[in-house]
Amino acid sequence: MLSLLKADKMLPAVVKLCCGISYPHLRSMAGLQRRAVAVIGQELTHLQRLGQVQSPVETPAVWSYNEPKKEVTKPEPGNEDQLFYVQRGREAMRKALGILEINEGWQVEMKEKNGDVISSMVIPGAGKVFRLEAILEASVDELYDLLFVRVEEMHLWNPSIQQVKVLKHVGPETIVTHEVSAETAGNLIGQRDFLSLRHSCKRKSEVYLGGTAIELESFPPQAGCVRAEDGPTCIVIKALDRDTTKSSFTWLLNIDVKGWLPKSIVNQALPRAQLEFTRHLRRRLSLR
Ligand SMILES: CC(C)CCC[C@@H](C)[C@H]1CC[C@H]2[C@@H]3CC=C4C[C@@H](O)CC[C@]4(C)[C@H]3CC[C@]12C
Repeated sequence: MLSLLKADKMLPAVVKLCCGISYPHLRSMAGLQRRAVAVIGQELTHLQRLGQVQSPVETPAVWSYNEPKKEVTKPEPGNEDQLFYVQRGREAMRKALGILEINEGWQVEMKEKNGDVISSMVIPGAGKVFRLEAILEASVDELYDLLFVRVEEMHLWNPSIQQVKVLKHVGPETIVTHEVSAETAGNLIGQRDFLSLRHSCKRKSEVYLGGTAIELESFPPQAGCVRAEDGPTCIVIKALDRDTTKSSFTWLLNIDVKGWLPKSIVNQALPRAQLEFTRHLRRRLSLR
């Protein structure tokens, strides 16, 4: 009977269906079996990339937020890309902040003993986004330094990250980065790499770190890694009233992990990755 069906198109759908049905069992799986499921997912993604499998059509995001236009830094002569990057970075930040400004409709996903809360919301076209809210024992400046200025050192204190490389400095506030997640990040989800535009905005008592996925012809998806898309995303860090050694940390995570994975697995892995990230960040801060 299988010969009657278009095997290349059926296979991913069948595996996806099976993964969905067996999801409760997956949670209790042993390491090797979990790895096998992840590998199947990666294989299917490769097929998909080779054009053998059709992927569902993506609808553009519907964004409602509108911020007054800011003055854009003049590009250096001979570097027309600069203005484009800065504008895109700001645009991504504006979109992400727009989502964070929505007050109602967030669904609480996890509440940790230490006070960290993760909530989620489904945004038409963008899918499920996650918002982590935490209080960190660090000043705004320290966090800006760790998360933006020294972004390439992040793998040293965060084992979920294999590498962060700054490919291009577009002025002091904007960078183009390539990030590779560690094999273990997100458990069932295999290794991912991201090509992002990261834009920062630093004030005296607050910092905004925005980002969005970009494509570069000179940097196509790497063999063995699935190119995921991060953003529009934003981290908002604000000094707590009077107490400048503590900051509030709000992080909008908006990742399209790509590949054929059941939504239920992705939607569990992402908030977990967010909690993990914050746990490592706290540990790094305690080492000062
Ligand atoms: C579940 C799987 C697919 C992914 C897990 C790893 C995720 C959580 C990792 C991989 C790369 C990481 C990003 C790498 C670089 C930056 C820029 C920095 O200024 C803020 C944090 C931020 C934005 C990281 C957030 C966490 C991140 C997105």
